Amino acid sequence: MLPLNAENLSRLPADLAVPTYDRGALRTGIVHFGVGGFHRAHQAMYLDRLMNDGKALDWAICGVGVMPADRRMQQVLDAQDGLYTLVVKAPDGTLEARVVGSIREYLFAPDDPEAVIEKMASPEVRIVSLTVTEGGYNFNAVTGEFMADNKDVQHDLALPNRPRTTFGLITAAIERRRERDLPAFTIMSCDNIQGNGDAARRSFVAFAALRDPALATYVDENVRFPNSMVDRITPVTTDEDRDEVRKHFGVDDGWPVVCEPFTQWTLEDSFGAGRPAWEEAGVQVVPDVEPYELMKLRLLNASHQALCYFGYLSGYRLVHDVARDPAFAKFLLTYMKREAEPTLEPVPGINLDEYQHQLIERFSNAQVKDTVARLCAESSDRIPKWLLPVIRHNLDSGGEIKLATAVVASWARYDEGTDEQGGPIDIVDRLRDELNAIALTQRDNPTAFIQNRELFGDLADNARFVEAYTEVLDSLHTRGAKATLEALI
Ligand SMILES: NC(=O)c1ccc[n+]([C@@H]2O[C@H](COP(=O)([O-])OP(=O)(O)OC[C@H]3O[C@@H](n4cnc5c(N)ncnc54)[C@H](O)[C@@H]3O)[C@@H](O)[C@H]2O)c1
Ligand SMILES: O=P(O)(O)OC[C@@H](O)[C@@H](O)[C@H](O)[C@H](O)CO
Repeated sequence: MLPLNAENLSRLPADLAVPTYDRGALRTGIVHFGVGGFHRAHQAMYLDRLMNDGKALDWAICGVGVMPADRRMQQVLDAQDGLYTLVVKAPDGTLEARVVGSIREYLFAPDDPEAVIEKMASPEVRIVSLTVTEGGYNFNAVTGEFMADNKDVQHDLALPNRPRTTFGLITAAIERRRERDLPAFTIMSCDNIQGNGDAARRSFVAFAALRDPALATYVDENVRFPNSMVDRITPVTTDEDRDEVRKHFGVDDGWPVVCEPFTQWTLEDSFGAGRPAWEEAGVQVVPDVEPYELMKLRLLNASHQALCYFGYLSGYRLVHDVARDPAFAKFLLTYMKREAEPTLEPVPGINLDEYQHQLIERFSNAQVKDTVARLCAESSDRIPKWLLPVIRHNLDSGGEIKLATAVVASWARYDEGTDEQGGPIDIVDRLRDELNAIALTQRDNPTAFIQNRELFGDLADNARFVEAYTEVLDSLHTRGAKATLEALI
């Protein structure tokens, strides 16, 4: 068994594509925070495409991890010289794999924040990109306000030279570049947030303002924050995936990435210090990303939410099993057509009807083995950002809200922490304890969950929403998830 590393690249089997470029000649141009599965299936893959064409060799990636759990990524990537296997799985079982070489180095910030700041302050770095999850932007989902009382943010304000957050580290580097008279880098968010660039701008400017109002003005005026829509279903890597890479290719890869064939990246062309020619690797560079973002978040991501709690409570653990259940497929298609689509603007070049049916096909890909548990995690960061805007829009316009509201009720039922057979549910959410305690009171007080104004704003004051919500919650308690879902369609 060959360990994956630079030395062994020339010994790998012919059906495993490897970088054709000289990795020794790469220069770091991008620092990326949050090197997880998605970044490695998407941005790093697009860059690897360019590099294989002999382009963008001065745009290699330096990964950064700020969370304690990222130490494992550092260890794996260090041992593998930044290399990893990307395994693309088609529904018919065909598999295409390649070793990606665009990540050149990796820094674990808790060990040496100074090295991370200095890396970003070096003249060759021109983009700092992010996939730090929806929660990573630290803003209140209802008010949009930056949460200054976050204990790590407070830490970084007190000790600006030893920061531990994305905000503290990046802001320190912006300051250092300004002192050295270097142009500001671009901050490129690739997270699933509507207006992700605008959201990043608000958070970084708000953080800088807590440090120094003049610095906030500098950030606002000098740093570009392009918006983007990013899409490729990338599940969490399992030991089974590692075994498969060993069996198929005779390669020992500590952290391969498995994903679906579909990939899309729509990007606003707003970069202050240059960018790779992404469009030559299949990225759509457009003047206005918003219609694409709204389409993707309200159709794909909100549908993920629509299927995961009902799916889990109905006994499903894999996404394709849920999507292949005709009742669920009908539920999702009806939600998309009647509730989400009316809230969208026309999307240039996209037939929304085809897009919706294609989503059901993508969710049904049994080879990808995406888990319901992945979609059920961190709901309090997702539902307010993707699904509640659809409900609010339809309440204002007189549109339908029945199915989206049912999804909110299914989340509330899920957060009771016990399934329909009495087994425990492992709720993964930064607000788990708080939400579980509230959900446990809702059999007596049916609106308890939606009274949480931090998440729901004033939705609980809307009689139409409350009526639809309490009806479904009651049905979930009395009839169960599957019967409730069937009755809804
Ligand atoms: N997985 C997908 O299918 C997919 C598709 C499109 C977009 N995305 C976007 O990418 C994000 C990451 O997805 P993933 O599958 O790579 O997840 P992942 O768990 O593999 O990686 C997430 C990374 O973000 C880091 N992180 C989490 N919270 C952070 C914080 N507060 N500050 C700094 N870093 C933080 C983690 O430590 C980790 O390195 C998603 O939240 C989403 O916004 C994911
Ligand atoms: O990764 P998250 O937390 O934004 O959301 C979970 C999924 O909906 C998401 O990862 C999708 O798989 C992805 O957005 C597809 O492009």
